[in-house]
Amino acid sequence: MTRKREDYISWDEYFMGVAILSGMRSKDPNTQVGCCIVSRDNKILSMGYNGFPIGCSDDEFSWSRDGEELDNKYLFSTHSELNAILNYSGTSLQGAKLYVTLFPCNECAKAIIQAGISTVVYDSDKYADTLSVLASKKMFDAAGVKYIQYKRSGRQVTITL
Ligand SMILES: Nc1ccn([C@H]2C[C@H](O)[C@@H](COP(=O)(O)O)O2)c(=O)n1
Ligand SMILES: [Zn+2]
Repeated sequence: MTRKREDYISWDEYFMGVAILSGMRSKDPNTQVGCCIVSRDNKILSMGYNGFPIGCSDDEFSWSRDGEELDNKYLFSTHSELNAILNYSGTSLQGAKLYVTLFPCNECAKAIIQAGISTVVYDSDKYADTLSVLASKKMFDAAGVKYIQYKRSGRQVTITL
């Protein structure tokens, strides 16, 4: 009997891998974030990455981190998590799991909670000390949203495109 292969990627590797790949679409020169939302039975429901809204050209709006507020990216960039929630065309994200490459900000945390997403699996937490992330954790704790840091397996995946 021919047995199944055993070195297939795990669900967590698969969904975080899809989130990482989605982030590669981002035009942000400093931080590329990707997100993948998954149903309770491991079906991919939606994906997103950080970028400007439709109609706001990546070549006309600035990707700067500094300068006047109307001349940098922060008031304009839509975060990967919000894009993934907005990209979802089905009826409900209740009980879904959200994989994201960077811990959600407070604005995305509100959207995650209101969408009924029950679990967040995140990779980097590089802004852990910011008020925004502290507020996200406070809201997730209050709302019962679980947040779990992705445990990197160290597996290298090569894709030739
Ligand atoms: N959870 C997050 C956090 C941030 N983003 C986006 C927003 C910006 O485009 C970029 C952060 O820029 P930085 O301040 O690191 O230069 O990442 C997101 O999509 N999701
Ligand atoms: Zn956000």
